[in-house]
Amino acid sequence: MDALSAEQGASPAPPKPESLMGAIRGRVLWSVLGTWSQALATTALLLLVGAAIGEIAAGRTPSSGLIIGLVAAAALRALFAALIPAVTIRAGGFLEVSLRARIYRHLLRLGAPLRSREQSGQLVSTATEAVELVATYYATFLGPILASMTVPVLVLAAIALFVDPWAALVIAIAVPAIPLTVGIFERSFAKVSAGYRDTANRLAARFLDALQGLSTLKLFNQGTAHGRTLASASEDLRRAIMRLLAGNQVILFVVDTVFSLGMITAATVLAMVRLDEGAIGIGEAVALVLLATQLVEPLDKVGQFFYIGMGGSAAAKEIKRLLAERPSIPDPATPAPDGAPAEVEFHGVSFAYDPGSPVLRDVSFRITPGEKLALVGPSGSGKSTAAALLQRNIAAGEGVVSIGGHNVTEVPGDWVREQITVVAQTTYLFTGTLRDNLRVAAPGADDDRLWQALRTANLDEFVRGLPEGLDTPTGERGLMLSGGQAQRVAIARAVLKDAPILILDEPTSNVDLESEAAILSALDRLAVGRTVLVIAHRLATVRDADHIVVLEDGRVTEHGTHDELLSGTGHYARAMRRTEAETGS
Ligand SMILES: Nc1ncnc2c1ncn2[C@@H]1O[C@H](COP(=O)(O)OP(=O)(O)OP(=O)(O)O)[C@@H](O)[C@H]1O
Repeated sequence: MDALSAEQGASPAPPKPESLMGAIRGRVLWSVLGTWSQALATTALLLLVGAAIGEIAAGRTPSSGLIIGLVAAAALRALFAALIPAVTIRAGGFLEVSLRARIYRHLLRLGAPLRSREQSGQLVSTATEAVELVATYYATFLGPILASMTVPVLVLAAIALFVDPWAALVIAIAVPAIPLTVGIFERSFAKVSAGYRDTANRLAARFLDALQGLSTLKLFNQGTAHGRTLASASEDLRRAIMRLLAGNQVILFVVDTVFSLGMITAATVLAMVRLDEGAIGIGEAVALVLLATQLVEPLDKVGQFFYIGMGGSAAAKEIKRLLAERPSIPDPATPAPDGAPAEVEFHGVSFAYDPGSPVLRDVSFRITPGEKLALVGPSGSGKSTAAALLQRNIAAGEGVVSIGGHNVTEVPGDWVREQITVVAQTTYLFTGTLRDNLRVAAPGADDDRLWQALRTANLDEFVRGLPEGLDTPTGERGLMLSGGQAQRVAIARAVLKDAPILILDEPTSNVDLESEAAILSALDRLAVGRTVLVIAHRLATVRDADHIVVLEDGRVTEHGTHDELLSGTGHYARAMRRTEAETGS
């Protein structure tokens, strides 16, 4: 791991991720302006109501100017009340889409080869539920709450200017308690909301696990038992939500009783005292009480704080954590080499997933362009790990893995991926058509090229027999291909990608003998002119390799051709004799 950490130490510090709200900053500003404007219109309306009542109390008819002002303020207030949600809801939708695209791009950059299934489930939950919470938080909540925290200042100014400066001064002493209370509650409930997100993620992970393992669970009749585990994870989530709601209710109770009732009672008493002193008239006294209701407006937002604010801020932390993850192998600033020969070399390579338990130890071999090298050895000896190192999914702790003389960790990852094509044990078919699935490997390929690739893969006759041919739907609700057919789609993709290095990671391990023959002949055609690394359990498939490397417990214990190794007494000769005895050949 030393080489990797040294390399990471040398790379420039990762750029600070831009804020999650960046994409909608302008729209949030509009919602703040909208909220202020709405507050101004409401304040004007309440002052005018006070003035009108004052006129009526004095036995006068309110002037037509006052009536027009009242109607205009009410209309403006209604207009802003309708506009703000229109801006915030659109901003939320926009932020959801842009955040999901950002997470997806980030995951592509990170690569996900070492993510466990649990982490995959959590990722799904982050990219769906957490993004929704964050979008609602930033778009429909943050703007209005920021505005609402400042609106009391506007209202106090209006009271001071148009009603009574003394009353404004007395009320101003109580107003800072509102943002202070919100801040205290935010801190004390941060743990509860983070716990809620963790529980939601755990449930998503369990659910994905159950879905992926559904047939295994059914096979072992464990469906009901696993259902109980899921139900218990669901129950944990219900409890976490209840804790959040209980917190919300406590706050609503305290805040509503203490602040709302307190503020309105205080304003009423103040209004009566000042009226009694003759400092203000009846209209101003009414306006003072009405305006006090505006002052407690932020408390409504405190109520929403728990659903949207607390859930949203915990989800924002979760997304920021994900976006702060850096690829385990950073891309160097050097340009991609051009025209490197397709030579693969492992030189003194060691690797450990967990420090202290090496999986590969001092492994060296070379495959010159156009040659085929087979890695064989018992299960767990490190064969797939070697293939992962060559693909640059992981980095060697010691030694160098190189392509055409370039250390794979010192060249851009895209370049390495362009050099290599892989036919693995299983093949993933995306939801779409067969054509889409083939074009994954060569987006610009026309149908002639696709048919040619299918011919090389021994799959053209099968596809021609399908009523919809290349347009046949695949994936979850489409055509179910057999394991052997799916492997031949993988071979056709490899033909289309036409990379100089081919990794065959036990591509026939999951197929029947008949499919194996069709796959092996297709692979022979695919291998022509390429540098090939074969990973194999079944020794019959590696006889024709130019070199065979035997790995045992992460070390190279034998190295030679089939005939050379067979004449010895090592693992290969023993395994080959066992295979021959079993098959009678
Ligand atoms: N992502 C991982 N994290 C931790 N350990 C791992 C990981 N992948 C593989 N290992 C461990 O590394 C060792 C080598 O695994 P690897 O898959 O390379 O062996 P293999 O020879 O390809 O085995 P098989 O023939 O069964 O596929 C095993 O002990 C395995 O448990």
